[in-house]
Amino acid sequence: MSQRNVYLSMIPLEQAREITLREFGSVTSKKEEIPSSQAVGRVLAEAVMAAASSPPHHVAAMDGYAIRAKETFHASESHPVFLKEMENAFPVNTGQVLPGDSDAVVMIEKVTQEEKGLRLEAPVFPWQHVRKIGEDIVATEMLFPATHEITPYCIGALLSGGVRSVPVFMQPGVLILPTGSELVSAERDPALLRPGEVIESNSHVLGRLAESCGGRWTAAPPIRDEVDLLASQLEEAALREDVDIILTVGGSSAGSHDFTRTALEKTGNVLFHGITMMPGKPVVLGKVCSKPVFGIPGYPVSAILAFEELVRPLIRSMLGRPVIHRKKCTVFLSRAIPSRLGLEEFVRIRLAEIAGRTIAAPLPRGAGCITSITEADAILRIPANSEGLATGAETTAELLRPIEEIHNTLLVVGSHDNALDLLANHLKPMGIRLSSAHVGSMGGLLAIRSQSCHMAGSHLLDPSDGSYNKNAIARILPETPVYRLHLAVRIQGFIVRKGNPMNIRRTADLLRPGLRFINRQPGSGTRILMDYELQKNTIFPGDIEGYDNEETTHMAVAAAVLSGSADAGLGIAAAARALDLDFVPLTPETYELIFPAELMQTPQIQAVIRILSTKTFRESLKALGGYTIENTGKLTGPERTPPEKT
Ligand SMILES: Nc1nc2c(c(=O)[nH]1)N[C@H]1C(S)=C(S)[C@@H](COP(=O)(O)OP(=O)(O)OC[C@H]3O[C@@H](n4cnc5c(N)ncnc54)[C@H](O)[C@@H]3O)O[C@H]1N2
Ligand code: MOO
Repeated sequence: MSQRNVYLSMIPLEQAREITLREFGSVTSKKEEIPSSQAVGRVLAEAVMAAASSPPHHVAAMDGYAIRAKETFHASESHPVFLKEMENAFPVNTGQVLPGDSDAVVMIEKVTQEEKGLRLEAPVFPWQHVRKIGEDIVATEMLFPATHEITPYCIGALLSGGVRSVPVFMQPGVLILPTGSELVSAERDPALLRPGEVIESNSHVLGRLAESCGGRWTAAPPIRDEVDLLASQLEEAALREDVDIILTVGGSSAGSHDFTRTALEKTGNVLFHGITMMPGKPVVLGKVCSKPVFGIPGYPVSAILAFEELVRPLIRSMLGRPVIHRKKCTVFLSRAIPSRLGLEEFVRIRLAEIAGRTIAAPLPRGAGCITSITEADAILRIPANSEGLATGAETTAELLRPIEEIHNTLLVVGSHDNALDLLANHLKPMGIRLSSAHVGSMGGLLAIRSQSCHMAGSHLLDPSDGSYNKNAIARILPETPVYRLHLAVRIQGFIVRKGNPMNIRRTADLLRPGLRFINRQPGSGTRILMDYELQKNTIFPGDIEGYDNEETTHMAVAAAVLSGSADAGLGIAAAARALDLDFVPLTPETYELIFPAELMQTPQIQAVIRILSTKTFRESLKALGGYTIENTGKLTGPERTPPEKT
């Protein structure tokens, strides 16, 4: 049996950071001299003094004439002074060196050319419109101290101050060693992946992150899961002059093929293995030939957070720079977030400004989902000693985007439809970001009730009268006047295997012996539609095999059919198409966007209303296939008027 690791003993993140910085965080002694013009983002290793003054001479600050101020002191409208060009008034342009003993510039508009000379009706003060030598920079003065980070603005000061090259710290060299026999280069055509193969993406993410905090990086090709192979690569890497930090990626946890810790024990020593944070729990830190080796977990979000919490502070510390904390904001939770005691959790959240409050909706927590961080607007840290946060709780989030972007977000919660992606694509150029959470139609209406979204995507059929959404709204939102904005009529049908091998044509076919159905969760519009179909066809649900097996999205239903665990499920054509399955159209249904009347004037909702009425949007929606667009953009309601604001 292969030997498995267990974490040595998990330590808190604070302690892990402390060990990291204490062991490896001293400011680097490696320096180099580089051209000032190339120094953006680099950190000065020494203070830089100006080599020249700027301006280097007294120069004209305006276009006009350089003069001696004292010759104009008695000038007035009634007793103008006349100056002679090239005798005591010399034409100058902005930036030109003042000639002779002139000590002021009179603007061209202030003089008139007359036979007697240049007429001046007001005195000019000494040094008026003159930029004196060293006004901006005086040679020998300090331009920037050591550890200053050079910005594009700084380049201007360096070059004007006569500093053509600067001493900077060498960028800490980060070597990334992805590990895992399943990994294949990101250059590989994804269509040619064999089952079990995984595209190696983490090294690219970590490399760019290293760059963003002042490091330099290279990545080796993926290393097979063999402990000796990893150990020899670690040893070799640690001896390289250009490598200051090593990141192994994957293989840090307890699997039979997770060799990072063993390889570290063979080649150096382990400082810690396991942090009470999630994602990021299995991080290992070791030392090989006095260099830090991080065993970064393979899950993409764990890898990113491990980098942000440990590697970024280390690189900055090596460059003598302080850690920068994310901006914070106060948020209110749209739903409860339970959390495990003993682990500091990093929950990714969406944010939106709804009725004057910033609402936070948690994203899926799986550390394997990169989209849980690309979709995230902020991160909530739930401390290790907390069991979580309750619905409505007020707390502090760390922003991953500028607050302006969050103010311009439209949060749509409810049932998913591909038309929402199309809408998102039309909203983006208008500066509005559509953020959508897929929790089913009922979930969307409940989100409106709790004021935790702008709009709900909903297709709730009332079998008693064939209407959509209206009755569910009356039931769920009796106190909230809402508008219904018609998005489209779409076709629901059976998602079946390619070629429809079981020849499913209508609802009654689901009764065939041996046919396994996959259902949707109660409360979803599709489940209601399914039950309606059964009722219409007088079919008893218990007679359908698999009726009690539920999935929560169209895609999950399609995936069940693809995997062979089910033969048919009700869903939309797009999900069947995404997995190259067949689709048997069954019945049209109305999909609407519901929003509270009090949000009617918000710019995001106004933009949606406008877009839905455009020909371009409607035509692209039609082109998606499976949609009828006759009523797209039609606004209904509210059935009740909003209560007067007091
Ligand atoms: N029995 C236990 N299993 C696991 C534990 C545990 O405590 N006990 N910890 C879990 C946690 S938490 C994490 S996080 C993961 C990560 O562990 P590893 O560092 O060993 O990662 P792998 O198993 O090698 O990979 C996980 C996942 O990520 C993919 N991967 C790996 N490298 C890359 C890469 N460079 N680019 C893209 N994707 C990558 C890999 O294929 C796997 O799918 O372990 C849990 N397990
Ligand atoms: O704690 Mo592991 O790093 O997901 O998710």
